[in-house]
Amino acid sequence: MTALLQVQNISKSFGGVQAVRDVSLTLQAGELLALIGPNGAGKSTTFNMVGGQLTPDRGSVRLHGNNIAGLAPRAIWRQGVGRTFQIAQTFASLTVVENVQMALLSHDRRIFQWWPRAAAHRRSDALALLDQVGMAAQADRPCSELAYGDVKRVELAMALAPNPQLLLMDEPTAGMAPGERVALMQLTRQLAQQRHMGVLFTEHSMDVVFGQADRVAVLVRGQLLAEGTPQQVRDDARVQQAYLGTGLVLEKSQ
Ligand SMILES: Nc1ncnc2c1ncn2[C@@H]1O[C@H](COP(=O)(O)OP(=O)(O)OP(=O)(O)O)[C@@H](O)[C@H]1O
Repeated sequence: MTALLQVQNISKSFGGVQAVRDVSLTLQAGELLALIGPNGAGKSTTFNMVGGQLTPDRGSVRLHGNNIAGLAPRAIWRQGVGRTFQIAQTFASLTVVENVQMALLSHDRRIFQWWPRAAAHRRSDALALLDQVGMAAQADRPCSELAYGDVKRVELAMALAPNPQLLLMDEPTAGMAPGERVALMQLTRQLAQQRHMGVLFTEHSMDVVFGQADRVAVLVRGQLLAEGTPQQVRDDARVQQAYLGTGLVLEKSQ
């Protein structure tokens, strides 16, 4: 079976700094893969080579077997790779459902239509997406009134609007309280399974990584140090060594 995402031997240097060296990853549909590592390990660089923000110097990034390395982000998005919107990208003055409608309109390339005419567009589809993230009851509230954890759910609904096969989430739970961040990633996991969608995410919160990811890839100084189930990675002496002194504790928190 062809993997949903197959990253093979990608490398990237910035001037004299080798940010990523020969990294390979595989992600199957329905799976959550966490990309972790100490600061400066190369997580964002790897992530951005998958999303198209950066072009690898070497190596390939295959989506269902097709190499997407070096394509523009929009072209990659069109091939079914979604990305969570950051908080600044929700329109605070619009309501919750209008934000999701904007995401649907953007996918339909109708964003430049006159908004009032477009406003009725796909409201029921937007409500269905909000229902999937538990936000349908708050559909008509302005986003500016929402609690932070609820904004993150709206961002997730927006990212699901184009029906992605692969969802990229860059530090999705940054700034959230511990209970909220586990709940957000539990929801993401359910959605990944229901939709048969793969999720690649970078994450600093170890409770989220070890509690929610199906597999974990550990980068250290630009190289893949270990890859496996949370249990395999937690028990790996090299991983424990790499995290020594960083303040992160690789213990199960549940
Ligand atoms: N645009 C750039 N120009 C020069 N150096 C860069 C650039 N982007 C990243 N680097 C360097 O590449 C290395 C990897 O950085 P990267 O941001 O990918 O790490 P990271 O694991 O995401 O770190 P963090 O957890 O701190 O966000 C670092 O040494 C960083 O300084």
